[in-house]
Amino acid sequence: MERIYLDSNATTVVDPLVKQAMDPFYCQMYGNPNSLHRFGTETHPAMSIALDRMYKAIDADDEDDIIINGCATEGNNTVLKSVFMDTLAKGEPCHIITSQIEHPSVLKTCQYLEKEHGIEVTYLPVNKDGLVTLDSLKAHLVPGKTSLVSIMWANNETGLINPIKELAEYTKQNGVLFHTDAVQAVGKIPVSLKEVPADYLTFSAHKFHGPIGVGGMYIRHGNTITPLLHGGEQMGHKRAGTVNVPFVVGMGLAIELASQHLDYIDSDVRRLRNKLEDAILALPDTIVIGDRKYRTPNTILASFKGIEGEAFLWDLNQNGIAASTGSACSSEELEADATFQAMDMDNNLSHTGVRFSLSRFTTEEEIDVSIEVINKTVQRLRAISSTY
Ligand SMILES: Cc1ncc(COP(=O)(O)O)c(CNc2co[nH]c2=O)c1O
Repeated sequence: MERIYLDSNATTVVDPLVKQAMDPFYCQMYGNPNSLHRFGTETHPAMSIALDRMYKAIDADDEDDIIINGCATEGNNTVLKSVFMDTLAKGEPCHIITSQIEHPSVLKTCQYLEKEHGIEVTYLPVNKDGLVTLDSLKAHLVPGKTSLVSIMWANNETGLINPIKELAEYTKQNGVLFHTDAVQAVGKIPVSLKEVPADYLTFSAHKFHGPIGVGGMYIRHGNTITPLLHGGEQMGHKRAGTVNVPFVVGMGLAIELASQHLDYIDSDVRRLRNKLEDAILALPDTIVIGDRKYRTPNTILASFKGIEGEAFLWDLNQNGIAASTGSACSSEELEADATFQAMDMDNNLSHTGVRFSLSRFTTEEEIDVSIEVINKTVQRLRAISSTY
């Protein structure tokens, strides 16, 4: 077997059906959707179908907005900076509550607003299971003072799923805006905005077999957003820039196909993940972070005592297996894994994390081969380890 891809939380293979659906919008129907002539207007039916698919996939109401943007990083920045701008315009202080395990696109935006604009940010800790708790939110949310609560639906490194419904409900009961970064949830587990009263939600196509470079920002009706990008009149003045028609078409089909495969992911992908996880746990001095009942069905964050995560990845890569130590966004930084630190893991452990993330395209044979390679790699690296 030439190579095995187990890094789907970083990005996924584009579904061939998605690529096929995108193709006509490069050399046949290539007009600017904002153009009034036929080259532009002929793109509208496919765009409309794509957006309908997105609304259906996240159970959004027709009156709500889904703004197409370049990625979830942009969506997260837009929501956080918009809330800040709104409080600034009203001459009110800004207090954002988020968590210590958010993706850097949330954490670093909050740190920027704190440092450069003096806002107050509360970074909620996680409990021993790695989850944000309602009690923790209750201890810090101040009605009339807190401007926004932003908690990720599922963590990209551990796959741990936060109790978003109860966090959002409590936040709304206290008259505060709620945002969730749902990048690692959409396309993996059911996401319903009729169930969860979030005001804003962000997602990204390349996490569910759509193209890299396009994302969606959901805005519940009645809420405003201050654009991050000003210019043309696209997206109802909420996000300037020519809309990338093939990418929108691709994201629409990808989110529909992902929704159709949720049961498969919950059953077959989960079974393969558990098979790999059980094989990892059969090795001495290895742990997996977070109880699998609280995790997305495709993710394992494992720690192999005595083996640096980067060394493990290098060896796996030499054997054709792609995994990661956490979010690729920070893979070049060799600092201890933030999630391990947030969970008060032993510092030595936090350098030994390796994340395996499967998809609906992962096969049983790939898992069997990966188990063989991992067993050999652990044996080899521990034999030369200075700490094991
Ligand atoms: C929870 C979460 N939020 C936001 C982003 C950023 O999304 P983008 O801007 O559309 O790329 C990612 C990407 N996470 C990862 C990227 O590489 N490894 C990861 O775990 C993510 O996992």
